[in-house]
Amino acid sequence: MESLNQLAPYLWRVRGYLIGSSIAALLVAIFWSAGLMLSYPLVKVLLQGQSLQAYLTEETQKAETETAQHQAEAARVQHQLDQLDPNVSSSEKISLLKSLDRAQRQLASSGWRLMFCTWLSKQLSSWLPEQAFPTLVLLLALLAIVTLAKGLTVYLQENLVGIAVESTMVMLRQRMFQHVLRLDHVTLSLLGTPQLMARFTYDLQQLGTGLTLFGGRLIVEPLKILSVLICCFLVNWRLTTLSLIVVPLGALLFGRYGKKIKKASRKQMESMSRIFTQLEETLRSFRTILAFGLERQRRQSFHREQKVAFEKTMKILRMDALSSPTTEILATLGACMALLPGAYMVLRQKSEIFGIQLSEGPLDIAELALLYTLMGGLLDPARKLSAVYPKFKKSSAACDRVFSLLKTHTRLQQDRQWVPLPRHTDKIEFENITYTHPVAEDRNQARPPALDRVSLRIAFGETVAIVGGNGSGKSTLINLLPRLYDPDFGILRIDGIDIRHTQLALLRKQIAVVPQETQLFNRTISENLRYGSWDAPADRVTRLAHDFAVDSFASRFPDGLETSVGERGQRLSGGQRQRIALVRALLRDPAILILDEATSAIDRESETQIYEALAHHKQNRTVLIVTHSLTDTLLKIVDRVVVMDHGQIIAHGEHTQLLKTCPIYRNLFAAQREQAHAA
Ligand SMILES: Nc1ncnc2c1ncn2[C@@H]1O[C@H](COP(=O)(O)OP(=O)(O)OP(=O)(O)O)[C@@H](O)[C@H]1O
Repeated sequence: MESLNQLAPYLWRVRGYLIGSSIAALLVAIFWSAGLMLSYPLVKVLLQGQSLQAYLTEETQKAETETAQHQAEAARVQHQLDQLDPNVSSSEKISLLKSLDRAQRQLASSGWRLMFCTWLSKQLSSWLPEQAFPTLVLLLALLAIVTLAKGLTVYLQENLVGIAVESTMVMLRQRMFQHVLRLDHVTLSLLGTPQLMARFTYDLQQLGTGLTLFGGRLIVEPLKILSVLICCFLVNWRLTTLSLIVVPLGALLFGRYGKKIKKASRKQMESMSRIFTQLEETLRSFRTILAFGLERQRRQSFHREQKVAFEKTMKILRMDALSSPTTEILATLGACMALLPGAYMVLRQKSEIFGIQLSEGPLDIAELALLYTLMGGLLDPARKLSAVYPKFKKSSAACDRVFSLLKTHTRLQQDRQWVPLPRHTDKIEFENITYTHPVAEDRNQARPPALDRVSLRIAFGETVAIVGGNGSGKSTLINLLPRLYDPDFGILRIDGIDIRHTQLALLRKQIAVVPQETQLFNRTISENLRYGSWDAPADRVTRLAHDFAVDSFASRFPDGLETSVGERGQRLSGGQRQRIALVRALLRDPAILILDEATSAIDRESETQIYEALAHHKQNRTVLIVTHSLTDTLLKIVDRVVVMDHGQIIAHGEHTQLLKTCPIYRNLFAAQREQAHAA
């Protein structure tokens, strides 16, 4: 139920369809029990060859006789009470009062029956057939009409539920997508792409199945049960009550069983997520797997995960398979509780067993047959209900997973009262910054900080190269600027404004990042260039495409700039992708341009061309270049080099000065030159 509460706002929006489907479900239940109730007159006609008119007349007479008897009984008890000696014991008086009360209740009930029978006879007598066979035909025709009406309402109900569920799914998917777009980089990385994909696909599908069951079976079947139970009570409430003894036992069993299924389903979905992870990893690293001949290993590990998922699914299936027989046994037990004494009373023409009154008068065969039919009619919805119960529990586990994603908060705090951030014109200040990357699996393990008390000031218009060994913290440092994450300690200011105090959108509008792994969209080269700057003037696009030699490689394709780049830009080389990313970044006219090993896939000659082109486009912005490749052309355009080691800035200054004063820089530079010569 808690899971359903979370869905309430979404279901509220489709309430019209839900109300419509509930009304249709009620009609289905009414037609269902009406169809079953028709068996009574059918049995009467078949077994006793009675016409409906004769049956109604007999029922009216019976009601008349009973009313007269109860009236006489009530009058007799009342008279006894009137004549009662005032000194009589209170227990005797109470016993008489109880008898009077019973007689009056019986009188009221038979009076109602008499009224109803008289009214029905008056209404129907003119057109009801008098012979048994035409009566049978009429009853069968009525049965056909009721069945048709039930079929139509079932169709309507399922359609309305379908619309409500699909609309809810669309809203939920949209909400999840919006939410994911608002999450920060770290949270998304910790959740992982396959996990997210599993929530959007498998979990949502399970939830949809559950909702369809809820709107369909879980409303219709209980209503059917209720309406048939009402009929059972009308036929014989005492025998019906006897049969309900099994209900608490069923509730206990299914309560426990539901909890187990929910737990098992949660585990199964986690296992499915791991399968998604394996699949995503394998497809993403396909080339590495082939190159290293890791197919067998991947196959085995995928198989292992499949086996786990299989076992978990089987566990659910086993529990699932138990539900129907359990219900059937319980329902049969309940029916026997009512039918055994009923059959005994019919055979012996009695209305009580062991002194306990179980019927108004001696039970007749048609009444028992009706009770039997109705209880048989209870079995079908009960079986269906028990079959959907496990699926419903499974979807409630899926619902929890979907909403746990929606409850994930972004780690980036946004002040409600943010300050505006004008275009950067002054300086960027990193002040005493410390940051440690969070990792999901070893949260409790102490990890060294990626940045350790880093302070750096960069003036507007400066071009700064950030260098250092692998893992020294270069990328971590520059990722703080567009707030991919916030520092654990310390402050980062742009033009004196703490970037946490301004709006994220305002901040990111000023920054363009060209990462090492270029992300292109499955569109044309031209669209990828303009991505995020759709209104950039055409001549500017052309000039930048020319300066960064995008047009030269595009012209080699028949469609030129209109060539589709394929999924993640697979139809282009790494270097071509990086050129597109550079143009895309510059088209945004950023005040701060960050290149994070943006030319790593580009050959030396082209890299030189790119830095020469960049020299013309770096005016009026601050440029930060993370690199391992200190070429002469790069050194010509940078004003300063920052050297990082083990999360700290160990030196910064001009290249020639650093060569003299910083041994680590000297070693880095020498190693890099050696590498260049070897290449
Ligand atoms: N997403 C992450 N989760 C956990 N740890 C990370 C993550 N990204 C980086 N680190 C760790 O932070 C430290 C600094 O990494 P960073 O990527 O900033 O180094 P780098 O100087 O850019 O390295 P490289 O030159 O190899 O790209 C490393 O020890 C790395 O293991």
